[in-house]
Amino acid sequence: MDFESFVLAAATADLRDEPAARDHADAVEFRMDMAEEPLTALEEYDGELPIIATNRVEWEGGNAPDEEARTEALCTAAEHDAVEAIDVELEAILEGDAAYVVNYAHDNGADVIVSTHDFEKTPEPPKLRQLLDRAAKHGDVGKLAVTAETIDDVLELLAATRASDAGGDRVATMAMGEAGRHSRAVAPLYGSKIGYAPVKPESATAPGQYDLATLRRLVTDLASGEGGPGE
Ligand SMILES: O=C1C[C@@](O)(C(=O)O)C[C@@H](O)[C@@H]1O
Repeated sequence: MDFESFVLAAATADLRDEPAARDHADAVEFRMDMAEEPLTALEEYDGELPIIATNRVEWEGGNAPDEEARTEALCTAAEHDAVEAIDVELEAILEGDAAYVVNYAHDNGADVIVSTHDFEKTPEPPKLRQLLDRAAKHGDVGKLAVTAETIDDVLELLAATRASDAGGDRVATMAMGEAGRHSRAVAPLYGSKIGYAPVKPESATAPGQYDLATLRRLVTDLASGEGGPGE
């Protein structure tokens, strides 16, 4: 998957949802950590949309225990043709042993999104820049999801997004929570290359997500001219 232009990922724990996402999404984010039998589901997948495989670890807001089986499952996912990208947490690379997953995915033709989440706050601007820098260095896309308490938090996230994008890094950013919701629509204008929305609105995978059709419409409407994020 090339993340040169904006990718709208429909997040789900059930790959059978894929037909419902086709009209609006560019990819499916398969939340393996929230699925019953994720590897079986991947084998049975015959959908059209490419898959981003995420197996989010518990300490980063997911359901997957921090065991070797988690990173091994990500590797197995990367072997599938339909899996065009996997998502690995920055912390698991820096503090754990997940660096091998990045190499394994690349060897199997999958891109890597290196992600970092703050479920409590929006860090100060220098920290935002540092996190994005590090994530982009380790992955094909560096992703930063923070929690906004005020619209000023969103402004700082957008500024960091813009700076990374202008500096040539490929990044994806979003501010979680109510105050941050609009960031999901506007961040693509500042260089964010991935947006997430649930296939089923009742099964949001993060606070403040728009439903899929709404995010697609907002991003498309806000995109200005050729090459804009919704193109
Ligand atoms: O990392 C992200 C971003 C996200 O947390 C969001 O805020 O939309 C949703 C997750 O499913 C995804 O893995």
